Amino acid sequence: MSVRVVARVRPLLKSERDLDVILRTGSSATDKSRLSTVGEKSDKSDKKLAALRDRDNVVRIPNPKNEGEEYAFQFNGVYDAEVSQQELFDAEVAPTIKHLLNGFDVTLFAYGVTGTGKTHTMRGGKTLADRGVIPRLLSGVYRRARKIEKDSEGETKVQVSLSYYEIYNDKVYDLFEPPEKRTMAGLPLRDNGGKTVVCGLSEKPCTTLKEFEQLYDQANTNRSTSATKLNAHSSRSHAILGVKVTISSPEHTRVSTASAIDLAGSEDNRRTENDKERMVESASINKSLFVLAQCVEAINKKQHRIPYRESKMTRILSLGQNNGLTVMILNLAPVRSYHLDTISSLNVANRTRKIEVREVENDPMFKGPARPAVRPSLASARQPLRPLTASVNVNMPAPAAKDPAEKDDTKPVKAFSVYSDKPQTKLISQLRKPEGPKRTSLSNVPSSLPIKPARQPLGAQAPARHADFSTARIEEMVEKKVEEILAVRAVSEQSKQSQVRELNEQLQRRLEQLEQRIDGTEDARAEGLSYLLMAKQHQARGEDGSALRMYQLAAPHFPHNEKLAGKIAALKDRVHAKAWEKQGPSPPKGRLGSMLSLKKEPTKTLGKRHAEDDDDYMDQTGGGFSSDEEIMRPRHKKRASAKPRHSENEDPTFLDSEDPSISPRTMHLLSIINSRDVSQIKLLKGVGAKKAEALVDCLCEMDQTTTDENNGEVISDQPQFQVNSLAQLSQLKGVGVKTVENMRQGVLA
Ligand SMILES: Nc1ncnc2c1ncn2[C@@H]1O[C@H](COP(=O)(O)OP(=O)(O)OP(=O)(O)O)[C@@H](O)[C@H]1O
Repeated sequence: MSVRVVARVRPLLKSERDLDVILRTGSSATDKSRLSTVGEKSDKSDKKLAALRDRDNVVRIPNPKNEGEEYAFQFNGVYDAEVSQQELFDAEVAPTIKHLLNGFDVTLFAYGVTGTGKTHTMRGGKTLADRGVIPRLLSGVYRRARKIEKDSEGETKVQVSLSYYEIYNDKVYDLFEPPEKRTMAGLPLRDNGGKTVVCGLSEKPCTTLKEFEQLYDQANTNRSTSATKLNAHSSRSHAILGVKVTISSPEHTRVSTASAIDLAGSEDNRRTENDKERMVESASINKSLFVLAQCVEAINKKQHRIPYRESKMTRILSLGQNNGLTVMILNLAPVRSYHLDTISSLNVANRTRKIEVREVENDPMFKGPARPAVRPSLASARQPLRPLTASVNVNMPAPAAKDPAEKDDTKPVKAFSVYSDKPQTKLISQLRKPEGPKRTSLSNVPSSLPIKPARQPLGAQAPARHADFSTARIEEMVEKKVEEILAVRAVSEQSKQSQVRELNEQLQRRLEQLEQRIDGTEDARAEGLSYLLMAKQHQARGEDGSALRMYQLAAPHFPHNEKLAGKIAALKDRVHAKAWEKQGPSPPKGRLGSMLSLKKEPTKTLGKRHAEDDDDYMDQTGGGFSSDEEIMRPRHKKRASAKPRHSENEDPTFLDSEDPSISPRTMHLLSIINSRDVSQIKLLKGVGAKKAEALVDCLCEMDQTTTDENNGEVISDQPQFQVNSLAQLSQLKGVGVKTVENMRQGVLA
């Protein structure tokens, strides 16, 4: 048998106006004028008449593009605003209870746009009259159960247990558990013998209606509801109540389940003005409803693949796969503000009506010794669903017979026909609001318009194609794309960072190398320049020997410098020439040897050395800098001064290799000494009168010695002994190296 689809139109809310009503049910719409002809009739009889007319089970709605045209949708039942909860229940749900207790599963679900009365229909209000389908169902089950038990005189027992859960943001949560106990992932689903079951769902035995009411009310406080602009108590989840009925007789036990489902309503978020949280919920709701519509369409088109698994709701609902009876209650709002949403809902419901459900009762579990398992025959195996060509529900009461007179007057109602054959190509563009870039709500796009099938306009296919990209799907795709891009970026960012790090390290190394090179070059250059400077100073003072040494020290720092090489060569010549010039008669060996600890023939040896080996010049004179030269050496060359200094009484061999060139200062000092003028000598730095007299005495003694060696004969008027160098001076009696140094420093150049 097919899914039974009934439409229920809710009354106007306080905020809605009569003027805005666009939905008409049954023949009430066609003949307001006719109603006026029977205006004298009482209200009560009018209502009854209208109720009768509405039994034609047609819902009419104007074409949004052309108000003069109407779409008509026929269902298994149509209930207008006047129909009470009791009437609806009696007509549509009560008949299923008997099937339930006979072992058939029953599925009742309310479908519709937000704020159209689904929760009102399923749960209802608090008063007895307002009670919805669910409490009435339970009431009916208990009543029938008691009857069965009574009729069997207690042999047959009927047990009722409940499960109640919601699908919120595509996650399943047990409504019998408080929200604090929920896990983020929700409860998993599992396939069990062709049925989808929720793992870990609690099942509460419930023996009385009172007990049910307590459990149900408590569980409903756990349900996700929230106020939206379209509904002050909007359900943000699909709620599924499972009523498991177990009938145990002495022979067998039979279990069947009634599922009462209050679906969340589809929402056009341009109207809801939902915040972020509501939007997420809304996207999830719209997605699942879209998948449901796709399932319905796929079943209608006999497609091989039905996308049940794309949403938990469709997986659980398993529309078309479930056995037993299925009743869909399509809730509708009668006003214009729901126009497009209503058309969309009508389309889905229309297609659902064509879905065939196998009316198969659940197998009983036999008691006693085990019986051979009955293999399901091919016939009883699941068969592909096929759409119905005529929607006649054989199990449901037939529509009330119409007045034959009226029947003749009115055209036979074509299911889903439209009384217009104008081209529909512009309809889609009309359906889109001028805002343009805003997303089109699924509910706004009729998956298939109920226009004449033979004249399906080209444009009519467009919404179906667009519908493939649901809001949720698009969001999912965008999210996926963004994640991919971010991942690629992160990888490239990482490699970029490591490249930069590597580059930095390379640069750092290169910089260090350069710095080292520059430092080295600078140091070397600075050293070379300081030698050159000193050389020039020495040269300016006429100290050619010192100048030569400085130039020679500077030479390695300025390789291939011809000018420097020329200077060195010229200076060498000059120094050699001076040395030969100065090489005069050596002091008498015997005398000097006794009085001074001088080396033998120092001057001559020195002169020979210069003459013999110019190349060794620096090495041989390396330790022989005069004190002031030593002071002028660059600091980093102080190593040379690290040589042990000789005390005044030690043999000052360092003066042996004294520079052959004598500076003017030294010459001046020596001339003062050789003058033997005590008054001048005592003025020398660090000498004083006593020392000066002692020094002159020493020199006179030397003169005397020379005279003695010449047999008392004075050779000339000049003193015979001349001090020729600082070394000689330092070795005179009472004079040491320090004294010589002080004297020299005190002499102005
Ligand atoms: N048949 C009816 N008689 C009286 N009031 C009704 C009827 N149907 C709906 N209403 C009222 O309409 C409003 C919206 O109904 P309800 O909350 O049941 O809508 P809904 O479809 O469940 O919405 P949502 O999908 O957002 O949960 C409520 O105030 C409800 O009382």
